[in-house]
Amino acid sequence: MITVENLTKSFPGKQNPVLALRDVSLEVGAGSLYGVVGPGKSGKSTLARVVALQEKPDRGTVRLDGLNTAGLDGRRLREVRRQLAVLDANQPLHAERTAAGNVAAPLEQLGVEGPQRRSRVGRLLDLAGLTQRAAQRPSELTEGQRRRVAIGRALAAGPAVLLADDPTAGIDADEAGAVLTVLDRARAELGVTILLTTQDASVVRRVCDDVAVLDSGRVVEHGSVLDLLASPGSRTAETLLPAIDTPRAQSARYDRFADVVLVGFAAVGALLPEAGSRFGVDLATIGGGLTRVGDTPVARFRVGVNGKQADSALAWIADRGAHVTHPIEGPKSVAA
Ligand SMILES: Nc1ncnc2c1ncn2[C@@H]1O[C@H](COP(=O)(O)OP(=O)(O)OP(=O)(O)O)[C@@H](O)[C@H]1O
Repeated sequence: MITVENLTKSFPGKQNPVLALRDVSLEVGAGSLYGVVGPGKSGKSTLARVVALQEKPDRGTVRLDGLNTAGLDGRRLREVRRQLAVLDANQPLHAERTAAGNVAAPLEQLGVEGPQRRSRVGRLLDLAGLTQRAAQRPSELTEGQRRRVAIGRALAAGPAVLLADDPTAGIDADEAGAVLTVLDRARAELGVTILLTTQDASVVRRVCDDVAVLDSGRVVEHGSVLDLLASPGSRTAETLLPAIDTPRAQSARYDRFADVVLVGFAAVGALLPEAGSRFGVDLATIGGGLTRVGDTPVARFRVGVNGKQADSALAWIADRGAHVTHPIEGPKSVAA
């Protein structure tokens, strides 16, 4: 578990200091994939560097499994740093070595020999989806494949934590998807805790369990992605849920309309039709849509409901764990 408490970090600026992090606190559960999302210059890389113990904060603490890292130095600091792998775009692959050789390099440095090394490299190339590319050099690989080699290399020494700073920047959607799959597998199959920074909300939707939204160095929102999706008005929900774009005239045909957020297979598949038949109401989706957060289907629909029991049907849907928001009376019922 990584616990970040009240981190503040500034850099000298031309006139005034630049406050890159302002009182940032967050908790990254062991084995989770935690996303830090925010616009350019919001402090994401600075946060990753401070958590990686590459940079000291002005104030605040970073705890790793409860250990306060502030007072560490010398051998102890090196030991703890070894648990923290950094996926760093500035650390190029060895151009003259193969994909397998690049993944093996940290193991060679640690003196891991023969069959043990081969087996570990094979396992990591498999995890990275690069078994077929083991003998190719970086120049023969795509940028996305090179990033996957770099993930294999970062994981070679068996770190507990991987800090992935903007791992999908500048690559196309398919290649980004493959990089995220490798990170997801590293978490699931190796139990690595991953802190990932990104500007791209779709990265959060695909792989993150938890998220912190950074803006100008401050955490403006944090929590589990699924909880935030269900919390009306959250930035995460607004960014990740399908947009609702329903013309007013269409809503006006209904006694009631409401926005309903549904999380999970059972809810998305069954709740609305069941409410319709149970209460004898005509219930239609008139906007919104379906998306996925990790493996979980998530929907935001605008529903229109006609029938005497429209309110009861919406209340029943809410009682079943759906999040029903802004139930505004339709013009038809106001006139009635
Ligand atoms: N070493 C440094 N020296 C001076 N200023 C810095 C340094 N590192 C970061 N900053 C400043 O701190 C602020 C936060 O930068 P940071 O790189 O952490 O943001 P970011 O969210 O990672 O941005 P991006 O998504 O564009 O990479 C910016 O104003 C940046 O210019």
